[in-house]
Amino acid sequence: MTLTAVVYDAAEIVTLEPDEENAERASSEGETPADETANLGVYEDAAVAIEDGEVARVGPSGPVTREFPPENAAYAVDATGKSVIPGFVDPHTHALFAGDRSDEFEAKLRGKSYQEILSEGGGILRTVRATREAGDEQLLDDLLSHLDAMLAHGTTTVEIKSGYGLDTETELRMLEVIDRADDRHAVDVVPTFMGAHAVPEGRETDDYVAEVVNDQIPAVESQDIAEFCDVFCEEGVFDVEQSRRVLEAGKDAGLTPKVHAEELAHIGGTQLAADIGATSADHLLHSTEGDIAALVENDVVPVLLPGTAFGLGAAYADARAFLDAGADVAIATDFNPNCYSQSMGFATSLSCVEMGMTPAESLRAATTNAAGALDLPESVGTLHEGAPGDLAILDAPSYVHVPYNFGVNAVDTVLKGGEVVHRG
Ligand SMILES: N=CN[C@@H](CCC(=O)O)C(=O)O
Ligand SMILES: [Zn+2]
Repeated sequence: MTLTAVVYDAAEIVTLEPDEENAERASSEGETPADETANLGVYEDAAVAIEDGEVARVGPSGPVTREFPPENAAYAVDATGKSVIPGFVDPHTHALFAGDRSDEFEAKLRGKSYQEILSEGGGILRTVRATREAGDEQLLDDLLSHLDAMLAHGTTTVEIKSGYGLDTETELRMLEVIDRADDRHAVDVVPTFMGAHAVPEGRETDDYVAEVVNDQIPAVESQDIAEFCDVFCEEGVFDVEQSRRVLEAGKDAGLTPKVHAEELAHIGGTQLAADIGATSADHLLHSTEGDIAALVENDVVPVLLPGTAFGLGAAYADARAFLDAGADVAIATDFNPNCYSQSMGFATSLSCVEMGMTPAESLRAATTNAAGALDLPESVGTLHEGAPGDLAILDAPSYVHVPYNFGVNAVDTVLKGGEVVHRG
């Protein structure tokens, strides 16, 4: 066994595992904030030891450092005055693209809608043109620099979708670049095929759906290069039946379904996600009570994307309705040219201020629940013993500073598998 790292003397370590003693103490004190903190499994004056890339021990600094002396570790980090959280899991991004759409941000500020921009050949279709023209090396370089930004903001696992190719050749090229980035970068990448992201210019929707089903999905299957299949089930894009055809074909090819549902209008994508056994349904700005019940009943993770609502100037998803129904709500950045933020910390700030979540709920949504939206092992997004040694050390005494210090990156140092991969 190799002692990879010991992070010691932290003001606080959040394990995301309920700590029974803490929970009992908090509930006997009857204090809501303490209770919430206890539910996150928080240790004060704490240390975490990582052996062979996995958490071997976490708890009060004294006993942990006696058992695992920092001087024996490849990486010894004095975290005095700092706090430690699991690395963020960002379960919904479109981080691979070419081109720049900052002028559309200005157009939206002047009152133009997302749909108007798309119907004029802008939006996704513009990024498709730029991505088809870009070389693989340029796409890879851009993606690696976005992954650097994510890592610097504490993200250690990210999902990335294809979907700016919209033809077999470019969709495969995107998935290959995503695969290369996963090999090259410390951040773990989960690949999703999203040929059904938009209807290419000049094509009829059913005809394009047939191409996705008959050409693109078999090509993706033969290369074994994606884990999920996603579809933009939206008014004016793919309707429920077209989306179902894509997701069924994906399932037959071993790709687990995900659905972009009820982002701009309510057309039934959430119910489709529940019926088809999707791992997650994402966006959900217009979901109904019935939709929420269907997700909970079918164990579909709701992935809320507050940055998208912020960028669109739209009403936010009703996070409280999902939480009160017992859903394991996840949040994501939705990083893409229309939602230009790589920061899960900013997503937690918006979740608290605009969606009524508590800091504890937003941290859970950005770590362990986000791992659930990607079918990752239960230990991912926690610092439970046996979990991957993926963590962010905050330049702040408590995890609450992540949403509290809005617009500023609270992350100081990041460890992936116990190795220091970013220093602030
Ligand atoms: N809504 C569909 N897809 C993306 C936006 C992609 C784009 O505008 O380039 C999303 O999830 O927000
Ligand atoms: Zn998306």
